[in-house]
Amino acid sequence: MKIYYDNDADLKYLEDKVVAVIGYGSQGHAQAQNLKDSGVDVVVGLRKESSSWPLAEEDGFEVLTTPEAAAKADVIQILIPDIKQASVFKNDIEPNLEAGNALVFSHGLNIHYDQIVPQKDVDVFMVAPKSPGHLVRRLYEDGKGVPGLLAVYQDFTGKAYELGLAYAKGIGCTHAGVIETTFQEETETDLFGEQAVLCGGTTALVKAGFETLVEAGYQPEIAYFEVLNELKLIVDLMFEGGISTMRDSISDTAQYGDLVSGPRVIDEHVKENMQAVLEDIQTGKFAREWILENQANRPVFNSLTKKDEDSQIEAVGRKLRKMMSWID
Ligand SMILES: NC(=O)C1=CN([C@@H]2O[C@H](COP(=O)(O)OP(=O)(O)OC[C@H]3O[C@@H](n4cnc5c(N)ncnc54)[C@H](OP(=O)(O)O)[C@@H]3O)[C@@H](O)[C@H]2O)C=CC1
Ligand SMILES: CC[C@](O)(C(C)=O)C(=O)O
Ligand SMILES: [Mg+2]
Ligand SMILES: [Mg+2]
Repeated sequence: MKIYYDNDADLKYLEDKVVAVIGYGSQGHAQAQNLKDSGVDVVVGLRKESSSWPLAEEDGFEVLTTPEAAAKADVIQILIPDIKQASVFKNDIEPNLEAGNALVFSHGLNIHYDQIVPQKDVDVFMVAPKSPGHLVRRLYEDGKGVPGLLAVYQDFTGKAYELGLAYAKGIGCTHAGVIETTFQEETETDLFGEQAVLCGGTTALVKAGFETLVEAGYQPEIAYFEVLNELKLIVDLMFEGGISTMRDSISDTAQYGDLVSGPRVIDEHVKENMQAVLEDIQTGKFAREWILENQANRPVFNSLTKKDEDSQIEAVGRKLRKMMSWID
């Protein structure tokens, strides 16, 4: 496995090219601004009524409608919500693609599950930052960068890898390291990571810990600090030096509790459940459910989101965070 760094990538492959970043949300604002600061000619594509339009203009971009941006650009990066990409591609981008253009993604869902089937005479690649968009921007501004993945699905021009690495350099990813992957591997591991561990697994673990303490009669504020607030500090240590470094920093009492009680909470059933989640991703069952959920106007998404927004842990957190002046 090779990791690509700044020296492996050359921004010259983006010289004389216009990049259209479609969407100006979490990834869109970050990637567009990083590319611009790297000297790349960027336009932003949005719908006319978009609330992001004035923001992108304030940030100094030429903003065009999506069809206009796609027509003007040589490289078109689609950074709108996954579920909207197929129809925007069909209606606004595909009619404006020219042979030799490049189509770029930051997540492989639409290509991998055949929701977008691009014409054969364009390059198709993915540069996927392994980070939320706002940190893609913040770490670039700090002179760092977030790690990323590069996958090439179609190499019509014979230069898709070079162009992909140049794009990754432009958004700061080669500063931290870029690993080559496939659309299948990125899609399945990204969906699994966010569902089982990073987002779904973590929020379920935190909520279960909070409820266990509160139901046992402990103060909700103490429960919040114990299972949610301090989680960041523990994760920061794991991020910096792995599990061992984190364990070096905690008391030996905590280490012993970690070793003996962790596997009691996350037992073998959890791994079986994770395997079931992964199977639904691999078979396309999750993707089909998510597509149908959107066609039905998101009844499950909306009701589960509201339930959590109204939960006690969120109310306690809102109150406590107001007292934490250091949180921006
Ligand atoms: N969020 C993240 O950190 C990560 C995201 N990704 C991937 O990046 C891609 C973008 O995700 P993310 O940044 O979260 O997306 P966002 O939800 O933040 O995208 C919102 C932007 O898309 C625009 N938009 C929505 N619908 C349309 C439309 N029909 N036509 C044109 N623009 C539209 C919105 O403008 P409007 O005001 O019109 O709604 C807004 O500017 C996805 O593929 C995602 O999987 C990958 C890694 C991390
Ligand atoms: C962890 C969620 C993510 O996969 C990400 C920020 O990388 C996403 O889709 O937003
Ligand atoms: Mg991800
Ligand atoms: Mg994701």
